[in-house]
Amino acid sequence: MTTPLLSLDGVHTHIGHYHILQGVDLTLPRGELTVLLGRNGAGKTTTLRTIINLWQASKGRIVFDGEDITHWRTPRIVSRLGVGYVPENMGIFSLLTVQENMRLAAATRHIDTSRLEWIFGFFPALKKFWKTPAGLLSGGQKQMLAIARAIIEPRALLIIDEPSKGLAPAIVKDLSQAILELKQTDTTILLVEQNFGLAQAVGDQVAVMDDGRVVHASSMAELTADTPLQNRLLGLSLEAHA
Ligand SMILES: Nc1ncnc2c1ncn2[C@@H]1O[C@H](COP(=O)(O)OP(=O)(O)OP(=O)(O)O)[C@@H](O)[C@H]1O
Repeated sequence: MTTPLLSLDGVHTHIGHYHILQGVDLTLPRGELTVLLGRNGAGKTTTLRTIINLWQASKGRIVFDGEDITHWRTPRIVSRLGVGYVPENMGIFSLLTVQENMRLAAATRHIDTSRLEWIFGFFPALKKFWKTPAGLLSGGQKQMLAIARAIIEPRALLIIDEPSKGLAPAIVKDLSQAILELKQTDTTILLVEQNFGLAQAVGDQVAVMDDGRVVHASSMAELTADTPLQNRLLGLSLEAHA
């Protein structure tokens, strides 16, 4: 078995006085898409933020490609390792055009034309609204812009926090198609998702969190085939979103 691209080993995170992550163990196999599931408040976003050190792990180890990055600063993680992060609030600039948003996302402020054409292939709305202020885009289009910004340059790891949140089912389907296209590249993806339909459609691996820990990790196929396990782990809170 090849070494995983990223692993978290007994990671704890405190936010102020609160002990949020309580020993997270998580392994991301290279080139695969891992979905992180779990009820509201389970610690999914905190896990993502801890990986890129927006929250500092108070205990445990985070290893990327064999290197201990637990105490690396965020800009170093992002630029040196090639990690793209799409936060839940998407982090786009409403008053700037789609084009300006994309240019700002590129480290050199230069957009590679062939890469842009590749992105337009699965996010055609971005081509259509290239000169439009991002604030005027629909929720789904904004989400697509946020993902496009994160992949404007090749990434070893792409981290996406709940992209389907608040989107209509038809748009979630488009999003799912786009994520499947993205999977054709070498990028390893960590996706937080509460929509189990989307999670099943795109996930290779799955980890389920509860109370600041990973309580289940397996292939998505294994979880999909085991309805009692799904019910036990995911319960009604997730099925309601499927
Ligand atoms: N800045 C903060 N200050 C205090 N507590 C926080 C802060 N951010 C998160 N928490 C708490 O940490 C716990 C985990 O939150 P987190 O956002 O990681 O959960 P989540 O699984 O992503 O939930 P959701 O699905 O609702 O986004 C929650 O109880 C939350 O209230």
